[in-house]
Amino acid sequence: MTATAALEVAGLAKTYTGHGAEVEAVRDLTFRLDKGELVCIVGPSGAGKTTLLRCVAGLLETTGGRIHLDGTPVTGPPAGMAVVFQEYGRSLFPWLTVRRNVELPLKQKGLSRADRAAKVDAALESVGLRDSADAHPWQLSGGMQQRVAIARAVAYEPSVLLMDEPFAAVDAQTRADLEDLVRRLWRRLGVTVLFVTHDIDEAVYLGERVLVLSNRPTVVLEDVRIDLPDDRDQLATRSAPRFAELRSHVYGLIQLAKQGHRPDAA
Ligand SMILES: Nc1ncnc2c1ncn2[C@@H]1O[C@H](COP(=O)(O)OP(=O)(O)OP(=O)(O)O)[C@@H](O)[C@H]1O
Repeated sequence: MTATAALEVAGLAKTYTGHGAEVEAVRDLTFRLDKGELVCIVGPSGAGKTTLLRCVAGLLETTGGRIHLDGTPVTGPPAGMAVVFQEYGRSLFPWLTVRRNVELPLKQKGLSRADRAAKVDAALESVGLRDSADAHPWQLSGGMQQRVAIARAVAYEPSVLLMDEPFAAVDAQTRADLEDLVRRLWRRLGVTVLFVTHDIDEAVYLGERVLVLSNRPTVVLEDVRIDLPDDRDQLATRSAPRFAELRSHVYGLIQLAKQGHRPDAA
């Protein structure tokens, strides 16, 4: 008997209805994340990655299957989860300072003022934004704003952190820095991370596993173990022969997915 999964998704299905049309986005998704794992999800455009994440975050009603966070069924936004979205511009409150943005979920958690201040300071320090605590989000670059969103998630101390293409809107150099930041924070905090990206290189660089999704209606095409050394480095890791092999493998799977290939019996 294995320990309770941090996140368990079993037979998840989601069909959108409305305006007389039905879209079967997700047919049958089953996977689990053990405590402290960092797992990436890739799949063709429209495969249902965002749908999956929104169901897991309790933001979207499912039409079938079960989702458990630390053994508890997810029926609405769960207390132990934090989400970082691609659109940092819309997820931060422009009228609040960086410090207040990071603090907000801690207020909802009912922490004392002193506790909140300590956690906000530590989180801003961990993303290198201590000096920007009193700035407003619109005074910061896109990459800095996304670091605020990460600090807010980290300060909340979630058991599972969901990230939906969080770096898609920042430049390549900033993206590399943010990838390393996520790996560092993940290793230090031991948080379980589910990271959705359309970037194959990013998925292989970040993940301990990469779940490759089929095209719609979605199932898991393959669960790829990323057996790269734990210490990752933008130059050394990305130029390693094993990285190239894994990237080619995942790339090949995505091509198959686009052609409609599905695992047997799906
Ligand atoms: N509110 C909705 N109503 C109807 N269909 C929807 C809705 N939201 C998403 N869909 C459909 O569900 C499918 C999956 O969409 P989703 O956004 O989850 O895919 P994705 O893998 O995140 O795509 P991308 O990689 O392009 O961001 C698509 O066919 C999409 O058109």
